[in-house]
Amino acid sequence: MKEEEIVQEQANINSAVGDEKSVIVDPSQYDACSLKSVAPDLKMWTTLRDSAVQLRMEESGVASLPPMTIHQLFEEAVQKYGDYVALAYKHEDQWNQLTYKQYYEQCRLAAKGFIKLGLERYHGVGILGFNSAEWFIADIGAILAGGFAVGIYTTNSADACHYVLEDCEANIVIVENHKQLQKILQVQDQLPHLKAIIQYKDDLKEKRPNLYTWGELMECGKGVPDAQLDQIISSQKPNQCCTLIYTSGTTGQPKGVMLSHDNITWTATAAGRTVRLREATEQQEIVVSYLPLSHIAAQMIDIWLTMKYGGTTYFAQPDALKGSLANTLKEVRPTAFMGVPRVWEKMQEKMKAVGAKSSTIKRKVASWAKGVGLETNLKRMNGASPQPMKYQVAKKLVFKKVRKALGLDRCTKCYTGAAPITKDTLEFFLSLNIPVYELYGMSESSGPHTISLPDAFRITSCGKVISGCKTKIYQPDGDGSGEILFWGRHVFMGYLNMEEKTKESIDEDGWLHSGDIGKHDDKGFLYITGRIKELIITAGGENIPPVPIEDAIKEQIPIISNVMVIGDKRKFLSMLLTLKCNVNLDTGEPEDELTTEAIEFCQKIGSKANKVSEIVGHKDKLVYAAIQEGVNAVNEQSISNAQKVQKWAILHKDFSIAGGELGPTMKLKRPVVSKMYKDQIDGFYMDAATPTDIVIPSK
Ligand SMILES: Nc1ncnc2c1ncn2[C@@H]1O[C@H](COP(=O)(O)OP(=O)(O)OP(=O)(O)O)[C@@H](O)[C@H]1O
Repeated sequence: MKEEEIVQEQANINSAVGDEKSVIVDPSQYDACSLKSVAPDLKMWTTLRDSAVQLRMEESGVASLPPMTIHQLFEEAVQKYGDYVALAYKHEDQWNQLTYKQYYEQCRLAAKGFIKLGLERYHGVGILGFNSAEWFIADIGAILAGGFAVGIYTTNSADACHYVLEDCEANIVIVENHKQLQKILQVQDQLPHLKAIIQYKDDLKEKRPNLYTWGELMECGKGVPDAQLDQIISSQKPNQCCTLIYTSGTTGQPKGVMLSHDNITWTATAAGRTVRLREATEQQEIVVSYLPLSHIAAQMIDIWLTMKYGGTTYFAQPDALKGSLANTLKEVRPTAFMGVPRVWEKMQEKMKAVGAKSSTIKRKVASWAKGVGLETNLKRMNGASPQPMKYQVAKKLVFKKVRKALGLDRCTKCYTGAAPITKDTLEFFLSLNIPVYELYGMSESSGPHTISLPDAFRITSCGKVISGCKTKIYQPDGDGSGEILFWGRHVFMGYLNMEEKTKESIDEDGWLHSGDIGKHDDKGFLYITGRIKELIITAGGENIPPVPIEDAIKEQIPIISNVMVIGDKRKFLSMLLTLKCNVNLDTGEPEDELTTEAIEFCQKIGSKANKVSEIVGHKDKLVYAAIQEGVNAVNEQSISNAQKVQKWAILHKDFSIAGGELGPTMKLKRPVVSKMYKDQIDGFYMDAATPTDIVIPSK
């Protein structure tokens, strides 16, 4: 490693993390944690399902905390918060609740049910469905029973489900309903390890061998003695795998990220300490579970952080992202809320649309208040604590009402993460006195690696490294930018059965290579500037990260919904653009109608367009000219000619999860888009010798 590489470590937050040297502690020292039997020559990674790894423990500080299993974490939660409400779910319009004690008992019963149905050690329990108490109970039950909890994206096709279930050698699959069941039935014959399918919602439409209801699973569990389960639980070690997170495949085939008990229990503790979560006995945190649980961010927040600190998780309705989330938030009034960037963007679009319909006077007041809010909060961000009179007035007239309307009136922790968010969205919420704090991490880091805090954040930075972990900027350029490497007990065990990929990801010294490019500012805030996996290397050899260009385009041209810059091995940059349009709430498919914001944009430039189809293919010269103007403005800011976008096309349809262009956390699947729009892209480069600003019409 180069000498000038920069290592960034979180200043001591809770204890003497300080400048401790990293030491790989022989796990055999941790008698208390039943690691004694673990061989001392363990590596820091493995690809084998039944193997264990060395933990990256330190001599002091958060990284020195004794490792614990999931069961130990849960037992501790039951002792501390036994009668507190752990889970709340709606049934026939009424909220039902489970205390920590009840939750624990249900997990044990599910675990025994899995054992009875034939779950073998280190085999998967696939869970395919929307967030619910059963999802959590199945996840934890699988772990207690010695298997792996394996969340599957609800948007997966039957083939994609098959890929995951085969890879983890699943013995059991839990499905939400008849629709999800059909996917499994289609591939059941090709899953030799599969022994049982359990449907947790709705009545079974037909009886089949090895198909059970949730009630039947729990009934099965009653027949297994507690001692049998306890024996399995006590044989588990913190440095063994308990969960597989399958990556969503933005860069290729999904990989099974093996997370150990310690990865999860330690990360929940360290992240909670970093954001100064309070235990339920002091003040109970309330969260709403709605993000896909097969993704690590939702699991870490909704299941593990909540368990560690005794919070309550309320379950949103399955149509949360189609609109009902807003009502759930108003009802539940969470104290912490995490949204992927698209969730915040959607909220922003909706608020703008509502604002546009209000009276002139209301709009003027809102606009004034937003100015005050942005100014005050930017000053706060930079360390001042201004509370000018006008801010108090704006708070009373606007900010409080907005928060209440969003159900965020008692939410002190609004977070975004999992993908890049635009400055425009962050500033929009900041101006409404809702700072949205960014966090950054990956499945391979058990979730968070850096976090922003109310007293330590910078707009567009994803914060500072969490307690007990380290960041290294690998091979930084003159600007201090390089690949972001992670160190800490949150670093995953390896990819199941993928040695080459694991070695590409964890280097010989044990650092996790994120594949992201970033740099620190002089205060230690991390900024992500690109992804190596996405880096464009032009035919002329210039390395160009596309994300900053894409963000700049979106910011400059408000009608643009998605951008994909192209140019790898090409002579110049081009891009595909989509317009902001309404989405069919049932199918998630983008529609032809433009959003209110997009229509407003058109009106401002004198266009009468209401639909995408009225614009694409050069039909609306005004919109094309306005976009070209925006592209020119972004090009003027670029640091080299190679970074200028020379050609672009508007696509007839926005990107979506349903369409396959976006992953479940709304990240762009570049290889998919490249394939889908190959003709348009090739068209850009037909006459590549003399790039011009001609625009290729889309389909
Ligand atoms: N705050 C953030 N800002 C920008 N990018 C982020 C942020 N948080 C996460 N990311 C991006 O998400 C990546 C991690 O993605 P994650 O582990 O969730 O995988 P995934 O979405 O399942 O897909 P895949 O691994 O296939 O890309 C990071 O490496 C980074 O590129």
